Amino acid sequence: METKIRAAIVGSTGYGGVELIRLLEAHPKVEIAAVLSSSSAGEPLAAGYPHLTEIRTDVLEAIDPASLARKADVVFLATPAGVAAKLAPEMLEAGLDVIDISGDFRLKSPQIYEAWYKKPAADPAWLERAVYGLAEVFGEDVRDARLISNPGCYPTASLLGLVPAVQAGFIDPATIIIDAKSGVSGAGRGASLGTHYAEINENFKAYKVNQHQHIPEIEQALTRVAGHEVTVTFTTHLVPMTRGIMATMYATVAGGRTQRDFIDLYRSYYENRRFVRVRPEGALPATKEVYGSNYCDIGFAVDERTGRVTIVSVIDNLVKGAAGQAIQNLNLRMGWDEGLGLNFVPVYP
Ligand SMILES: NC(=O)C1=CN([C@@H]2O[C@H](COP(=O)(O)OP(=O)(O)OC[C@H]3O[C@@H](n4cnc5c(N)ncnc54)[C@H](OP(=O)(O)O)[C@@H]3O)[C@@H](O)[C@H]2O)C=CC1
Ligand SMILES: CC(=O)N[C@@H](CCC(=O)OP(=O)(O)O)C(=O)O
Repeated sequence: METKIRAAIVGSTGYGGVELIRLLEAHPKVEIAAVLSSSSAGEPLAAGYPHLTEIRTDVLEAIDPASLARKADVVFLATPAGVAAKLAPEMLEAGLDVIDISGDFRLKSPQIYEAWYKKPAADPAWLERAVYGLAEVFGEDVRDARLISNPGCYPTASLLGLVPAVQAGFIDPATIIIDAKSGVSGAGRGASLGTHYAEINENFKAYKVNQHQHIPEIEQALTRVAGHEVTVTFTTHLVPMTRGIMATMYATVAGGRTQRDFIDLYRSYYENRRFVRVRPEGALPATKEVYGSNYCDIGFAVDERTGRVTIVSVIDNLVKGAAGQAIQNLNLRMGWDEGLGLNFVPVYP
């Protein structure tokens, strides 16, 4: 019988962690070896998540890298910013491979991390070694990487929608505006004034304008693809829904490209990449069409009158924006089919 990879999850009491458990539970080549908690060791996982009753009987364990390395091969860190910066090096030195879904290893410059996250950056030597796992764009880098930094939810939607056009010179990168909206699960399970029901229901608000920590992440990737420095205007909004991100992006079209040209370019760029679906002419995707799935759906509208293109990109923030892409990265890292354990139809309606 084929042995399975043994995975552990830190932050398993949070939304990203519990989504990893949902997806890994169905993965044919991975077993969940340990679920860890900094606050609730000794408690059954299902006590906090009754939907896992009789599916997962795990008891939460304290975080101890040395003992974890004896029972797991890879650890997913689904922890708030600042935690993985300290924990990942300890896990790596204990012999575990690490996939971090927080922002701690995404930015190559410690100064830029500290300016946007307002926390001490990780050890520059590990920042250097970390591989940015935007699977459809930089997936080749992930193969055999020991430290994979999973992209942020907004950057995943935004970059998958922008990279082919920037790389091919179809848009002027200096004109990019990203208008993004997220469901409330993007803010995690912890209660806060800004995300409780009465604040969110029947409400729609912009937040962190020009200050969002995903701005340097998006700019870093676009700069790499463009070969020169790119800056973007990026505004995030909270919408009264549980899951889903929509990034609506605007830019000036170069060289008179038409909607058909954009569709052909993106279909060719994402050929054989099953998780990016490019919509036909005249069709724009909605968040419900990717709900609960690892898809990123992209559509275009070119306005010949203004010379601008509108690109709409949607994902489920907890799947393609976090746990699903993290597992896709594990699949790529292991040389497996990238869709293992992820080939399911979106939940609809
Ligand atoms: N929600 C989303 O859509 C996305 C989230 N992310 C990122 O993933 C990470 C997790 O997010 P999310 O699951 O939403 O957040 P949650 O707040 O829902 O969960 C975070 C978990 O981290 C654990 N934790 C908190 N402090 C510590 C600590 N000092 N040491 C170890 N563990 C700690 C907590 O579990 P316990 O108390 O049991 O240890 C908590 O349940 C964040 O960095 C987030 O930015 C990335 C993409 C999308
Ligand atoms: C709705 C909502 O609040 N979303 C979060 C996304 C957090 C996240 O995924 O950010 P890092 O992984 O980079 O920390 C936010 O806008 O900050």
